[in-house]
Amino acid sequence: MARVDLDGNVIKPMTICMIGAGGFIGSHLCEKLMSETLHTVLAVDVYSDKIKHLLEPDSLPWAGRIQFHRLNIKNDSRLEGLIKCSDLTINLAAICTPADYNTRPLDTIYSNFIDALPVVKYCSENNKRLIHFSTCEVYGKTIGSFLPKDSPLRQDPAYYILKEDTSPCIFGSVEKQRWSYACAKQLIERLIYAEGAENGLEFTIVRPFNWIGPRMDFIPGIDGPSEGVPRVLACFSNNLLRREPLKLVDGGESQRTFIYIKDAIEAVLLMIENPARASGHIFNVGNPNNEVTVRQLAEMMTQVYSKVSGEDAIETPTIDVSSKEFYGEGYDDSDKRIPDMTIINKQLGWNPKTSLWDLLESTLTYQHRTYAEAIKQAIAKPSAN
Ligand SMILES: NC(=O)c1ccc[n+]([C@@H]2O[C@H](COP(=O)([O-])OP(=O)(O)OC[C@H]3O[C@@H](n4cnc5c(N)ncnc54)[C@H](O)[C@@H]3O)[C@@H](O)[C@H]2O)c1
Ligand SMILES: O=c1ccn([C@@H]2O[C@H](COP(=O)(O)OP(=O)(O)O[C@H]3OC[C@@H](O)[C@H](O)[C@H]3O)[C@@H](O)[C@H]2O)c(=O)[nH]1
Repeated sequence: MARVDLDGNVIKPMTICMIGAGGFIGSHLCEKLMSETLHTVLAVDVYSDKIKHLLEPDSLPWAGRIQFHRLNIKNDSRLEGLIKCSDLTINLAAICTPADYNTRPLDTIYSNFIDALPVVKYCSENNKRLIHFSTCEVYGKTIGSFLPKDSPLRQDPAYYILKEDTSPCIFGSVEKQRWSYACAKQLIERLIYAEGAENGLEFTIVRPFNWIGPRMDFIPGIDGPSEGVPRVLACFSNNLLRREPLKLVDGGESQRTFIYIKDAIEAVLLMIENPARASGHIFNVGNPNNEVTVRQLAEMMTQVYSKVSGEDAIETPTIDVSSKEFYGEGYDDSDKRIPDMTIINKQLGWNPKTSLWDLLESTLTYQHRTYAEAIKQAIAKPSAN
């Protein structure tokens, strides 16, 4: 049966130039597009490991609908040609791990702003639609975080719910280089919005709120550098796999809402296939029902990992560490991140489904299956690493 959009129109197969297709989100989006649609993907990245299973062998049912183009968008003249021969460009490419924001602020700003500029320009000049990946970090801190600790207003959603069209973007001082990423993402959002207003660029901006699941980042010393610091899901997975305490930065008091990658990808597919409803909008994509402190996340991951691995938790499952020790000078944090869902609900009728427990259960089952044996071997033969 032909696929139809939310308004009942038949969806025509399109060609999508997906930049950053080899990353965590890109790999899930490619998987979805290959298994459920007839769209073609020109997958652009410097790495292809996370989509290897979609590229080979030639007998795959979608062979011919996905092509990998190994290129760095910083300096490759082939980019414009790929955008020109596509109907839609999706830009996911970015440095997006907090450990980099204060330690490699120049790379972070270049990656999130300067390197995204030609993509916006080529889309605008060639009248091509753009879906650009921004971040929930553009909201920075909540208004409530500036109220006295005992103020009852802190319980009032007006002081913490993050809304695309009304919430301000509140960052720390310039010395707090943590905000280099958020600031670069905010400026590229403003540029895209301005291209829409002045030159008619057809755009959608996505603000992901902590999407997590299989293939996120890397496990240090196994499929990434031993000294690397990935995002929290991979940090805690690594600790659990190695039977080390999970490190709680500054007491683990910050709050996050986590969403299962597969729920979030459903929202992106709706944006891809419903341009009339998605264009000109900025969308929060998160799960407001899955809020925890980082400490609660650590406790839940410890319980879930025991269940899926069959191993008892270690005696001291968590330890406290200062942000200066963990991330270095210039780190700062978002206190709380709950997305308002009104706009995406109204435009695309989308809602997240998966509870935090369930998404951790499937993700940690994957982590255990994928890495437990390799970790055992690495621990047995430390010199080989
Ligand atoms: N995962 C989340 O929860 C989350 C949250 C907020 C925002 N985002 C945004 O979503 C996007 C994708 O995030 P992700 O989690 O998949 O990250 P990721 O690091 O797994 O993926 C990014 C991909 O972009 C590629 N890339 C980076 N620079 C490139 C360049 N110059 N040329 C070619 N390829 C390049 C990387 O190799 C990588 O494969 C990013 O823009 C990120 O800021 C993600
Ligand atoms: O081992 C760890 C790792 C992280 N943390 C804490 O866990 C929280 C979440 O950390 P993450 O690494 O997932 O990153 P953040 O949620 O702060 O930022 C992310 O948000 C959205 C995206 O744009 C990016 O992917 C990233 O900036 C932070 O408070 C961090 O300090 C720990 O307590 N221990």
